[in-house]
Amino acid sequence: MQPNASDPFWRRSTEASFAALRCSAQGLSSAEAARRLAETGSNVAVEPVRLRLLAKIGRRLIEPLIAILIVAALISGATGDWASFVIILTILSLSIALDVIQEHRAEVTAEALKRSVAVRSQVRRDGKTIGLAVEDIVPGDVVELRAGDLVPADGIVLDSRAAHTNEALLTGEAFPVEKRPGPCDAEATADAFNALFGGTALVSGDATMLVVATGARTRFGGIAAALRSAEPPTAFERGLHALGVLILRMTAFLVLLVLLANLALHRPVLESFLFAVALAVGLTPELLPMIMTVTLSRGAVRMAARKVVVKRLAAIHDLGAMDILCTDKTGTLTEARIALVGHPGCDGVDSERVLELATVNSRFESGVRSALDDAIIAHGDDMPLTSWKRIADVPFDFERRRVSVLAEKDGRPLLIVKGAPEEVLALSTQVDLGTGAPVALDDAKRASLTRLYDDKAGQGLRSLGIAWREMPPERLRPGVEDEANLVFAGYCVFVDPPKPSAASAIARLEEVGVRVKIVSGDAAPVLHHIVETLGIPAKGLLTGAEISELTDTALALRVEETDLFARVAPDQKTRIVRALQLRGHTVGFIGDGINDAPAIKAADAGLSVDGASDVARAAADLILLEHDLGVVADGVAEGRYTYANIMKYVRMGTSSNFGNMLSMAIASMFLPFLPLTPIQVLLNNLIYDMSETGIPFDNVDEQKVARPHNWDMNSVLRFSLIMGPLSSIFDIATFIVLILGFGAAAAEFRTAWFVESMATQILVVFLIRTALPVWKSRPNRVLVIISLTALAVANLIALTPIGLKLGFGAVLWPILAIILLLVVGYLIAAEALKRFALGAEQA
Ligand SMILES: Nc1ncnc2c1ncn2[C@@H]1O[C@H](COP(=O)(O)OP(=O)(O)OP(=O)(O)O)[C@@H](O)[C@H]1O
Ligand SMILES: [Mg+2]
Repeated sequence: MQPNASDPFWRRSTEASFAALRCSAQGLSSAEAARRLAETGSNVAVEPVRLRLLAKIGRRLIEPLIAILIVAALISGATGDWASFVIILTILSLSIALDVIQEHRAEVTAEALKRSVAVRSQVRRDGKTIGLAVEDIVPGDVVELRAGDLVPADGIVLDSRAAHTNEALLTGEAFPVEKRPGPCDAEATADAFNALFGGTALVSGDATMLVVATGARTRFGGIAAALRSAEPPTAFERGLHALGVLILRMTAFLVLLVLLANLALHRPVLESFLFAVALAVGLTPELLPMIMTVTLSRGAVRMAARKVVVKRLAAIHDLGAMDILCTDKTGTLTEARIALVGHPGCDGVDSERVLELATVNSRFESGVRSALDDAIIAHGDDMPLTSWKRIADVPFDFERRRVSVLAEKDGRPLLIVKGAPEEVLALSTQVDLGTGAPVALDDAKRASLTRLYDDKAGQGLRSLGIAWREMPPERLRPGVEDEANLVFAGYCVFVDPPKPSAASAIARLEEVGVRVKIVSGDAAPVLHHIVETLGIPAKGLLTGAEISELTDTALALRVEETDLFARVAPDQKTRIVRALQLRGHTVGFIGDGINDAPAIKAADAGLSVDGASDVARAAADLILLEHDLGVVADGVAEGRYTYANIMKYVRMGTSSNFGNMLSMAIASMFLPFLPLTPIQVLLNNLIYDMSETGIPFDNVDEQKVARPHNWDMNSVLRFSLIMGPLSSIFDIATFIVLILGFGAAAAEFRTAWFVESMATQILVVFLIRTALPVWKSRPNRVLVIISLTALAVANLIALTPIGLKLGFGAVLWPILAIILLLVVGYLIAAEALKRFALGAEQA
């Protein structure tokens, strides 16, 4: 039923489209919609890349190292060593299952959270308009769109009022294009004024659309999906990747060395090979993605409990790393309970005429109706407007900051302009003193009108200027150029009380190293008043007009010491974010309007709120379920908590684990036999991995959440280069004691070595998890239980008859006593050295 993606569906008449889709303007019945959904599939451009569990396991099985091990196990089996065959496969399945299932569960959780804030559309079903998840939209659906909504699929316009979409994402056309019903015989998509394309955004007006194509069959489905996934990796992701590559190189080097050495020493080829591969499995950072996902999704669950829903997992880290938060004003710093408290004419006395003009403007405008309009309409509720007839309008936009409505009363067409007061005043040349006959606006009157509005702003009241002009009756389609030579009528004055909780939230943020900057489309005096009322320590001011004079470099020099940005246009919000990033800051941006979306997208941590426009929510990485800066502060703490736990893994992996594998490589070159059998190496690795699964649950020291963190590769390297060899020293000491002191034979040596290696690897987590002296920081119970259980399992396998099948043997008591001393010695040395190894990072 669906056209293919190159079908110029907009060239058909509306009737033909209805006929082809077997539907009407009343929409579909839910039964029919369900049938179509089953037939066409859900309305997503690309199926999410989340693989099914089995596919994931399959993918792991064909990873080179695992595949080699499986082949090698098969060879062991073929040569009659069935025990090795079974054991290797069991250990491999256990570790793959541990890895894949944990990751899968984490992803499912994160996905469910994300879905809870997904975009919904207003769709006509069974004759009613209902909110519907975008995925469930089918061809033939009739969708109602308002300014700020995302277009959910491809379709044609059935009806529209000043609807403009932004197709920049898809066509590169930066300016909003008007959309109205056809017919249209355009060839190119860019000229199809009656077509709406999925993935674009309605930036003004409203429209009703008939859905023609959904999902991957939409015109830009492919492009949009590609763009969505092309999120550049964060500094942290890049850092982890670089670390992975480094470990991979070291592994390759170590493994080759071991293999060559063993072959040169004429050890059994298959066993040497298996040993080398097992070492490589133990060392490769392939577990890191799983650990990241598990820790981050656990972070996401914790954040959801504190009313922050994470859409992009990596943003958790960005939120914790954020050192500057840019915020809008309405709703974040104010209550967003806007009320009209006055409508003074030019003499300062409330005038019915001003209220009437404002009400006509607000009622008849077709664009984004803001909270200011709602306040005007609510106030002028009982005002009869029956004598007014709407002709047309010039919709609101955030660059002009005004809206004009052309309406007629008693046969006299008037263009009524409402907007930012200083700008409407600047466009006025006359003034309406209520006498009906406008008089010239001289400097003295201009000054007194400015004073009137400044006065209100000084009391924290917002104003809009109202002005009008007569229009020639033949001019039915007014434009921006008509907004000149106006007659100034007066002001509408609004109150939007400051939110007292914002002050304490900002103080909390500043305390943990996040500087708050206010970026608003509103006027400077209003911002100043709010800042003073709330007692927010804000310095410096830049206005949109000043910013437009600055180059990006010059702006970057100014943003640092400026905390207030007034009268900024949407693209300037983005420029401010970029300028701060240029200065090396990790920037967060919180906003709820269409005008905030580009800046939210540009920010490292883009934040929006649950009730915000689709466009803002779609651009955001994190959605606050409550419009409150306190929630952001909670989120920051969670972000840092999560990061701190990921870093524990990273340090464990790069230091103790690396050190142990290094010692095994060294030992294998000097011993007459392999220090551990390949199976024992795999087992060692499996138990170690299991011991670490408690880390996401661990407590984090207060000092770790007190400052923004910063990924620093050098500090990670420094840590591993000190702590890794330290663990090797104790391993080698064990080695010497066993060989020279006791002349241990293979089985005894391996058992003792296994026990020592497991104990050092597992227990050191209690030291590495904190920069404080170990007794000053309490680990979480879950971590303690999991780690100690893993250690007990390791000892149980190695030291009881269970281990006989795995090549373990009896160990003399004195050897165990010495190992205990060595482990204790290692832990004391590690504790003593760790602060030095952490370097600047502990500060
Ligand atoms: N409905 C409207 N009619 C006329 N002018 C408006 C309307 N809405 C907003 N304006 C003007 O545009 C300016 C910018 O809009 P707005 O204050 O919503 O921007 P913003 O950046 O979203 O601000 P905030 O930081 O408060 O969210 C307003 O200060 C006002 O002067
Ligand atoms: Mg806003």
